[in-house]
Amino acid sequence: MSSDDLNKRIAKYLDDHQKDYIQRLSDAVSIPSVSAWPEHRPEVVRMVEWTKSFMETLGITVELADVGEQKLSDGTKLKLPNVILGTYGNDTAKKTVMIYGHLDVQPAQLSDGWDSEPFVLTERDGKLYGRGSTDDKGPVISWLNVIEAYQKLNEPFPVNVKFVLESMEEYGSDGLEDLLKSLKNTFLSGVDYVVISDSYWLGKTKPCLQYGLRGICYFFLDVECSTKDLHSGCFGGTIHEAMTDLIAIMGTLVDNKGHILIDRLYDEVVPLTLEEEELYKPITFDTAAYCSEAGVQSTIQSEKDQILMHRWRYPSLSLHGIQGAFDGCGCKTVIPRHVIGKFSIRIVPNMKISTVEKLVENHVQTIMKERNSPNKVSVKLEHGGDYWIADPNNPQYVAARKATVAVHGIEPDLTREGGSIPITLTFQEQTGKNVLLLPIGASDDGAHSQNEKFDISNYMNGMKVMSVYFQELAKL
Ligand SMILES: C[C@H](N)C(=O)N[C@@H](Cc1c[nH]cn1)C(=O)O
Ligand SMILES: [Zn+2]
Ligand SMILES: [Zn+2]
Repeated sequence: MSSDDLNKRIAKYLDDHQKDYIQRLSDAVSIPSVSAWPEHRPEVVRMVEWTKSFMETLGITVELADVGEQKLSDGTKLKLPNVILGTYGNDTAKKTVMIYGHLDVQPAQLSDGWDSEPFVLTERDGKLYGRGSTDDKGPVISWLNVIEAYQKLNEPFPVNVKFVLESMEEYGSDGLEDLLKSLKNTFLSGVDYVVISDSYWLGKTKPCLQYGLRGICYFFLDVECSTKDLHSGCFGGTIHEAMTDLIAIMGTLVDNKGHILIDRLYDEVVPLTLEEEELYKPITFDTAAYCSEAGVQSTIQSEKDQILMHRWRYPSLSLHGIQGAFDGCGCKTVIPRHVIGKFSIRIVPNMKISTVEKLVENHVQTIMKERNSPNKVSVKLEHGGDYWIADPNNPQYVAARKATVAVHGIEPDLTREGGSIPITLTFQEQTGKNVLLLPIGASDDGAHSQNEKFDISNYMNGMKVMSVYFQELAKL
């Protein structure tokens, strides 16, 4: 059969089974595998088991790798979820592709402002709403659905596949780096290509391939002022309050232009070259749509190129929250005794995590000295992940471009991702092979946000692209 005929046959099978794929995603979304909530760890484990069973029904050999324990901020330890190592096929005449994905999700509650229950996959206007639908359960299940389609049609699978599916990605991929290093000469050997589908297009209609990611340094800023919470009428005005120090420090981190105010933080950022500037010009990007997707009036930068550069090639600092602060409704006149500020810095080539850590520490100490406060303050790097950049001219990217053109009828843009997939650089280093980011979700999917969704069309076309990509890899 010609490869065109095979593509048509697979595409028809996929289209005919859309309902089954939605049900499968619904089953996965119903498991609230939130890695950031320690009390939900059994749910994360349930998600690992669910995926393992599904993979085994497809004849994939699955091994669960123990990656040790997580140390929680209160000093207690919690077993990390096992990492799934899957092997499908070992034909030495075929290429071997390693697929990475994650089964954990960001926290979500209806009360955050969702229009439907976050862990009940809900279809509205061709979109599947639910936490993890696009990040990253939908894409992970898509890879598996494609394998199933070949089996049901009795078509030989074009490549060997290895899977690494973890469940702590949203918390910095705890334990995974050491595991991959230990597997360098065993499970990882013989891999020809690595592919990850855990990111999003730059717009709603035009596909892209990505060759870069920002890294992340996530900090906990801890301030303690007293042995107990205090009445603000009895003590306000006489003591150094923890929240006042915390907010003062957090207020010195970044200005209203998005510029990070930590001394020397930009020293290691690679300078922009004329050649790099040219890369932004052909990229399709709608700034008005970007604002509307984010639900904001305007962006800090007005030019397309500047917006993209500040997403991809410059660092950014975001404030995420304050643990221990009063956040209920009504008015509580308390002075909290102990608060922990959460913020992160997205890092870019050539920033080093260790340098960022030192600079943040210096900055906090300097501000505290100026404040002359006796409060106990410490800042800790909770987790860090490196930035990553690849060669988009590698044959693997050519294969993915051909697959995209075959399904979408258009050349994908070559872009970078502003988010982080902390383990990506480790895959590149430990396999010595090219890594491709093959996003299938749309820019308005709202990963990490309320009403996260995955468009049915992206789900279906994403599987078709994956299928052709495997065939194109086999031709290399
Ligand atoms: C891009 C990917 N789907 C993602 O959402 N990554 C997270 C990873 C992370 C690291 N620390 C916490 N989460 C992200 O970019 O925030
Ligand atoms: Zn993800
Ligand atoms: Zn995520």
